Amino acid sequence: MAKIVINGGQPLNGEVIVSGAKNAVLPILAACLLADEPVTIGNVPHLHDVTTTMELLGQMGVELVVDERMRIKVDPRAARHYFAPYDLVKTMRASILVLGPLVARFGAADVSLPGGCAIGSRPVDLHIKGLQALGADVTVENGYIRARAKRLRGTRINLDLVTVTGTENIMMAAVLAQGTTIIENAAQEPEVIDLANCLNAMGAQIEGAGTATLVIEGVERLHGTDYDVLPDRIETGTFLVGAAITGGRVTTKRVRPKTLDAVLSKLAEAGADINVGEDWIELDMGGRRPKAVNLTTAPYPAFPTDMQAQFTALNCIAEGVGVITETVFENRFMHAHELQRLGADIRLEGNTAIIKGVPQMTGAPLMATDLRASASLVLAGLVAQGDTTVDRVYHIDRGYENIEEKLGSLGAHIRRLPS
Ligand SMILES: CC(=O)N[C@H]1[C@@H](OP(=O)(O)OP(=O)(O)OC[C@H]2O[C@@H](n3ccc(=O)[nH]c3=O)[C@H](O)[C@@H]2O)O[C@H](CO)[C@@H](O)[C@@H]1O
Ligand SMILES: C=C(OP(=O)(O)O)C(=O)O
Repeated sequence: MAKIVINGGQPLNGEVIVSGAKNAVLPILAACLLADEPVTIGNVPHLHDVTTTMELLGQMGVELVVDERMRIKVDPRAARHYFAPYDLVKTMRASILVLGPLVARFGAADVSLPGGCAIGSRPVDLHIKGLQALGADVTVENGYIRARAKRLRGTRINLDLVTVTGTENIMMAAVLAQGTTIIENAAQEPEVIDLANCLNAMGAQIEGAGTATLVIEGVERLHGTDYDVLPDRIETGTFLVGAAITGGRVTTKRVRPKTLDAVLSKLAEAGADINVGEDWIELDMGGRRPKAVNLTTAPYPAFPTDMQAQFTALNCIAEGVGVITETVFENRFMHAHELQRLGADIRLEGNTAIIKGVPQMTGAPLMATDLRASASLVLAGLVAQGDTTVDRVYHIDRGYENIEEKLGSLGAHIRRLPS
């Protein structure tokens, strides 16, 4: 298995271009199933999850062509199959995003249950309830969600809790339903807005994206479009934490600063000087040691769970004690045990980590357990003295494009050891 080796101690310095958002491109690729013409998607990040989604759509008969600029032309006209097999779904939970589009477009979907993963049990009951409310007949048999429907009918759906892919699945199903669907307690994440914008560009009629109430007027068909995916706020935040943890100065380019309000305010609290332009963010730590921060994760616009592990790493070498509470996933502190191997002082109490900053950590061999945990281990490796080796980096390749090249261009001593 490939590993990443980091020799810590170099402050990050320079500019880095941020890629398109993983959590926007995956639902947008799935949404192409709804169209009856080709859709072209731009600013696509080169990620393992994108390849998996392309493979999944390809198996359904969708034709996909990627050009040299990573624009993907998705032609759903030849799609025939509505089966998402366990072998693909188990490698990427976001495969569940084909469920809504398949039911809406073909009246049938057989999609493997995604199952739990390292960060929690992650059920999909609300996706299923939403589709049932729209009139689909849904059963779970032999590990597969089997959904059948004639034309879906618009209705009012109040989600018991805020779910990002749940909102997206129901929204995608509702765009071709007969009549009006109202989704209450909807997720307000920027990636949900991006999906709604793309669907509207395809002819859908969705209002309220970015608020807790979505109103979707069903239409007869969706046509083709050309759409650029929004920049990845989690990749952006990860590079900014990289600058803060190493005492460096980094400008992230081609970003959407407004999508990072909660993250930037915590970085400012940690003592960073931050300048923001229309599509760039500069963070200057001026060689200072960060101050520990307290934070609680929650759905957007609150602090994102996908940045929790990176801030846990930041607190490990900060001045003072930081308390981090995770409220979105029940088991998202696997990185804490690995960070302790570098000399971090972390105490776990249920869903809270109490982190007492140490002046210096020392490199060690580490094991990545999930995507953002891997990112936090790489960040910690940037400041730990000596070599840190992060094993199982396939997790990081799910969500970070060329991580070692991008960090290397900022001055990090980082390299990949092939398997
Ligand atoms: C591909 C993608 O966009 N992934 C993101 C998405 O994941 P994902 O959409 O899977 O996360 P959700 O927003 O659905 O999960 C939020 C919480 O709701 C629970 N839940 C969810 C659905 C359901 O039917 N029943 C249920 O109980 C989950 O177990 C979790 O505790 O949002 C998460 C929360 O911001 C992010 O960490 C992920 O990066
Ligand atoms: C948890 C994440 O992704 P996914 O929902 O695809 O597992 C993530 O991006 O941190």
